[in-house]
Amino acid sequence: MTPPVALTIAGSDSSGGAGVQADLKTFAALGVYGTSAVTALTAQNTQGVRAIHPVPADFVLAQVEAVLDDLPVAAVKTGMLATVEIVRAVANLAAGGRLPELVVDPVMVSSSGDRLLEPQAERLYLAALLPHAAVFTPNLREAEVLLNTVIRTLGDQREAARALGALGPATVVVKGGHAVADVAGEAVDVVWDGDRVHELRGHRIDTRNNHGTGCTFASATAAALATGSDAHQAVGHAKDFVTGAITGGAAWRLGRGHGPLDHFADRRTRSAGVLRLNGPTSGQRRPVGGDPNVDPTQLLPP
Ligand SMILES: Nc1ncnc2c1ncn2[C@@H]1O[C@H](COP(=O)(O)OP(=O)(O)OP(=O)(O)O)[C@@H](O)[C@H]1O
Ligand SMILES: Cc1ncc(CO)c(N)n1
Repeated sequence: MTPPVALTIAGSDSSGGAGVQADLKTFAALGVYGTSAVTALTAQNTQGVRAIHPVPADFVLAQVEAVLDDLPVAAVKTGMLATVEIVRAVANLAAGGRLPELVVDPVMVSSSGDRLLEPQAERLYLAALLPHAAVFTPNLREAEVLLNTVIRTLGDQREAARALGALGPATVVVKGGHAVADVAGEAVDVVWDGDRVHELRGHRIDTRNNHGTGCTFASATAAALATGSDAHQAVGHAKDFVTGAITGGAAWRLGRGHGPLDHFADRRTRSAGVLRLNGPTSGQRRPVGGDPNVDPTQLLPP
């Protein structure tokens, strides 16, 4: 069956754990065909961001339009938008109704503490992009910056979700990966659904491998919207998906800093079961360089 299509408008992470790479893995894991418009190249690894090379806004636009003009995009996720010009270009597309089921993840600072958005773009985010979001997914720090406030307790987190909701998005999730003081042991995300506030609760996994949690949550939300879930169901699915991916990645040893998640944790558990069922393979590995008994020139057409 032809899968639904989602589009990510985000930055490339050379280490593969966040940004476009995390988004495309998430889409694939959730059975959605992923397309992408790259906003910036980043030279980064699990320890930090070394350099950023933004893409000119008109070329970001060219990528988005090439995708939208040809493929039936059912949901869009934005991540790192890097510059004022790119935020403005994406906001104009959204205002023109070109970005369906829009999930806006206001990527400002990486988990290693590096800035990923020009500070001058923050006001524009609030004024121009936020009102078009079906789901807006700031983390605690981003919510603090956007509201010019301090979030210390779950009550503050709930208040922040409500305050951001008043600025126009249909649904807000203030993510609690970087926990507030009074919810130790849990990772609690606060959802404002246009009317009421509720919580997505999950146990806190004790791991340093949290590179790309935010991108994964937002793209899983977009994938669920693309498959027809409503926003309430979509953020619940996304929370389950990210918890599974963090749990799977917690056992990995990749890089010296904040390692990545396992976006295919679920599938790996199932295929490990299949491998166990089939037993060890009896076939021998073919030697590198091909079969020494075959003369490759004999395979060429005369
Ligand atoms: N250690 C953890 N255990 C369980 N869930 C977590 C953990 N860390 C983050 N999460 C979950 O991951 C999702 C992303 O939240 P988080 O606050 O980490 O986003 P973020 O800060 O935007 O991510 P990033 O660090 O990639 O920018 C949320 O659903 C959050 O609850
Ligand atoms: C490209 C990119 N987007 C988002 C994040 C946030 O984790 C990151 N580190 N890198």
